[in-house]
Amino acid sequence: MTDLSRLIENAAASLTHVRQRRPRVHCLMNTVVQKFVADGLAALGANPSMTSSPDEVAAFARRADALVVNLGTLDDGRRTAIRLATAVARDAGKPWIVDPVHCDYSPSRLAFARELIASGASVVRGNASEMDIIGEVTEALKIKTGPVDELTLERHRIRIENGHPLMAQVTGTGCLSGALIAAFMAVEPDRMKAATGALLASGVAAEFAANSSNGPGTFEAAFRDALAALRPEDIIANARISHAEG
Ligand SMILES: Nc1ncnc2c1ncn2[C@@H]1O[C@H](COP(=O)(O)OP(=O)(O)OP(=O)(O)O)[C@@H](O)[C@H]1O
Ligand SMILES: Cc1ncsc1CCO
Ligand SMILES: [Mg+2]
Repeated sequence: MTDLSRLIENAAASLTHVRQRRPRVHCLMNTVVQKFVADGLAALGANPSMTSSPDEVAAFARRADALVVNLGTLDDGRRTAIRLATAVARDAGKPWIVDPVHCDYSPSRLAFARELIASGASVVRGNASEMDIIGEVTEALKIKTGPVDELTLERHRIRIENGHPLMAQVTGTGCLSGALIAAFMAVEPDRMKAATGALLASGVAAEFAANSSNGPGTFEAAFRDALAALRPEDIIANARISHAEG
């Protein structure tokens, strides 16, 4: 078996593990896509929580198996909540991911995103504009999504071609991909394998959904249905992935 087919087999097995273990994913999510992200996690088989109240967020983070920190609608309360939750994740060794939404629009958000990444994030994921301005990342797994998803950690690079252009017409598919990566990290300790599994699951589900959609509206519902119906063997049969070293 090649390394790539092992990676794909591992992605399929991780999907089964998410369904069996129903990991708790705490989401410090922007206010635009909270429901889309919670529904997407639930459809896949994970267990979302969403509070960003500074007096409760540490308790929620302590009970979570993984954390997703999304900067889309950052304000003072959310900055405080993010600092509290990420401190819990660091102390407890829980996996966590940063989505630096719109860090290319605002110097203070870019500085905050960089501070979080340097403070021990497992993964940073964003679109091309966001990841290009974030630049070099030393410790975290760096993921640039788009028509092709590019994952980079030290000398390892993985490219995932699954997905569909309709994803770019539904606000929050990137935010959801960050939450799905958190769910997979809760069951797979190798973050490169976990993120590969999450992006394959999302990309293959999107391809299935596009086949039964008439546009972004019906695609959104069909995507949720496809995440719920996705089988491990669907990932194995449809994965389009390559890797490189050096
Ligand atoms: N043209 C495309 N073809 C295939 N897949 C795509 C395409 N555009 C985006 N995707 C997929 O859609 C998801 C979102 O990626 P994108 O880079 O658009 O995120 P984003 O800009 O952060 O989205 P949002 O902020 O709306 O959540 C990823 O899983 C990516 O693989
Ligand atoms: C459009 C938008 N604005 C702030 S967050 C968000 C959704 C995901 O990027
Ligand atoms: Mg985004």
